[in-house]
Amino acid sequence: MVLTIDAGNTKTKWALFDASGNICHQDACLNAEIATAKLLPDTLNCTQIMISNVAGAQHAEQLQQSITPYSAAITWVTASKQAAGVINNYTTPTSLGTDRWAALIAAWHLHHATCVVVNAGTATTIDAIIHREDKGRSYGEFIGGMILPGIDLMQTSLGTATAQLPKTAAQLNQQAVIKPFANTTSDAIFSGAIHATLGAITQMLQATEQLSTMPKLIISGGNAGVIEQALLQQDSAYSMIQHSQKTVTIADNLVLQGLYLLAQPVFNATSQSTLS
Ligand SMILES: Nc1ncnc2c1ncn2[C@@H]1O[C@H](COP(=O)(O)OP(=O)(O)O)[C@@H](O)[C@H]1O
Ligand SMILES: CC(C)(COP(=O)(O)O)[C@@H](O)C(=O)NCCC(=O)O
Repeated sequence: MVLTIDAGNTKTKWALFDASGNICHQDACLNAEIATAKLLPDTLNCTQIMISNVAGAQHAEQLQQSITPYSAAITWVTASKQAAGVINNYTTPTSLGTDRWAALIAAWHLHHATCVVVNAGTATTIDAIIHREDKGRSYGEFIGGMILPGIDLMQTSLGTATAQLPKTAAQLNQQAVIKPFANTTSDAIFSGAIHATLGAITQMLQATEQLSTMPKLIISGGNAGVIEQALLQQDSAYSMIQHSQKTVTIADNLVLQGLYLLAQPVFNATSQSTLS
């Protein structure tokens, strides 16, 4: 049983995978609540724990406390030059966020194709993997990506830096019409945040297509549903994606799935030397 933990800057998410790779328990809490969170019910246990933490050293200490009940092998994941069939082209591979790295690995194993991976949380990251082949073996090459403030953060940062704009983000409503010509302050702020995000995704899809083929689009994170709704309403981005024949994949737990893959002995053993 592998317990995977994805500690982002707002929330910590975790899932327990059984021997067949199915999730048998999952939960989440705000980072501020981790000290009182119980990761697993008493009936469940784990032999291995894989952790991605991008929330800093203090949160790592709290996570360490949370996992003390379990006598399991613990891995604090770091990004590397290559793992699980993906090459990492970051100039300093270990400086890539561990959540981005795990998500890229999971995305590659979803499609084994060129793809754009969006992780929409506190920040929004938009990363590209190109499908490559070498001597009959295919692998994914992470060629780079973008980091934007997340949809909430874009809105709240306006409130912080201005006198007249509201301090809190608009209530995100997945059914809300995304209006380019908004005529209230809160709609205009939300519209700005969502269009900035969609614009960056569209730009990444176009740039990736120019290098390879039309990428698959995979969206994960707390704001994945909001982005999906907005894409459905925005002609330019969505028509591009429709041309790719496969529509958008909303992938729950992409980071947790990537952490599970990284726990597999076949990938552990070969990650530093060969592609698998
Ligand atoms: N109930 C909620 N609590 C906290 N954040 C939420 C909630 N619903 C949506 N969100 C959005 O999801 C984001 C958190 O998503 P998540 O992918 O877990 O982020 P992170 O990995 O950065 O912690 C928040 O920044 C916020 O924009
Ligand atoms: C970009 C991030 C802040 C995203 O964090 P999140 O929104 O998932 O909480 C995180 O992946 C991070 O701190 N990355 C390190 C720098 C980098 O990836 O280049």
